[in-house]
Amino acid sequence: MIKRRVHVAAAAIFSSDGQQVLLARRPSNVDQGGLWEFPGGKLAPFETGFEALKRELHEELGLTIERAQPLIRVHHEYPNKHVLLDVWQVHGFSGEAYGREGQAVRWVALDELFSYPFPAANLPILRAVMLPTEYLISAEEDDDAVFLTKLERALKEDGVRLVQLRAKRLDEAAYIARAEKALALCREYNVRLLLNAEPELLERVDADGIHLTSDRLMTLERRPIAEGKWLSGSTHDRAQLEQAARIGCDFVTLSPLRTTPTHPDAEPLGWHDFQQLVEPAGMPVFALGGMTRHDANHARAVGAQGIASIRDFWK
Ligand SMILES: Nc1nc2c([nH]c(=O)n2[C@H]2C[C@H](O)[C@@H](COP(=O)(O)OP(=O)(O)OP(=O)(O)O)O2)c(=O)[nH]1
Ligand SMILES: [Mg+2]
Repeated sequence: MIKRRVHVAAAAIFSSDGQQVLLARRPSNVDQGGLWEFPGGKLAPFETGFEALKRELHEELGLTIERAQPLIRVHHEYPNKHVLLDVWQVHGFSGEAYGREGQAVRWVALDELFSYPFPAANLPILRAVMLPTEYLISAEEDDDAVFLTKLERALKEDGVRLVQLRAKRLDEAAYIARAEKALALCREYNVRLLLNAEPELLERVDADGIHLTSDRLMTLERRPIAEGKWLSGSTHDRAQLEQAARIGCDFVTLSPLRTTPTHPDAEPLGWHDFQQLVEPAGMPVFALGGMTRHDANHARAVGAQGIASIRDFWK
């Protein structure tokens, strides 16, 4: 049987405070019926994704889309068809959403999303919706007090919402002590903290997750931490991206986009190769390596979740 290929444009429509997204329930008599979805539908012949998005959201919800940005593209094999979900993040719209086709429509808080039943293809979309566009990787810093001052500045002034604690020079005891302090600060600001450490460390420090180095990533056979925690990994090529998907990483960094002082000998990917790798990854990908916040829009235009950086946030 030759599978039908379906190209769908769908929207993550955010409330003005960014804390809720709009979900719709698929009618019980259609494919994936009764499950919740991001509103949208199939591209008509010769339509672009954005044109289809605008038309579908008007037809289904009575909304007029003003501004949108690509969020993630997800390929999924259902038994009867291959679906490409081309998901956009909608920033500006007018109108009051209602189910014009009789479907239930609901604003849902981001931290309640996982309690809704979605089609199988939607897991990467949920991750992308819940993750910010910037991922701070902490710099080597010998002194805990200096470390905390710089971290707090980034949380307060740059509005960073996702942090990886990277500290290769600290021994285990010093790393744990720093992690506890960093965690207390992150909790104050409602920020997620991932430990760049052995997954077992999560049993001793109750952080939000683990970031795997590419070496650790490649040695694992399965996801090493609970589903309720976040698992990210460092990747540099297709094999590592495939391994990240195999063990169930929630998202990854892909580097180096450019040459950097910390990794002067690594061959940079450049935007072209980066883009080729992102779409098949099937999960949110942060561009890393010489990235600043000025690159975030470009990164998103080529399919990334956003940018990860040490230097741009560490001042
Ligand atoms: N809109 C949307 N579709 C999704 C999501 N997740 C998911 O697997 N799908 C699948 C289900 C369907 O097979 C396909 C969407 O097709 P659809 O039937 O809604 O398309 P449509 O609105 O154009 O429907 P129609 O006018 O052709 O009846 O994508 C999602 O979050 N949103
Ligand atoms: Mg639809």
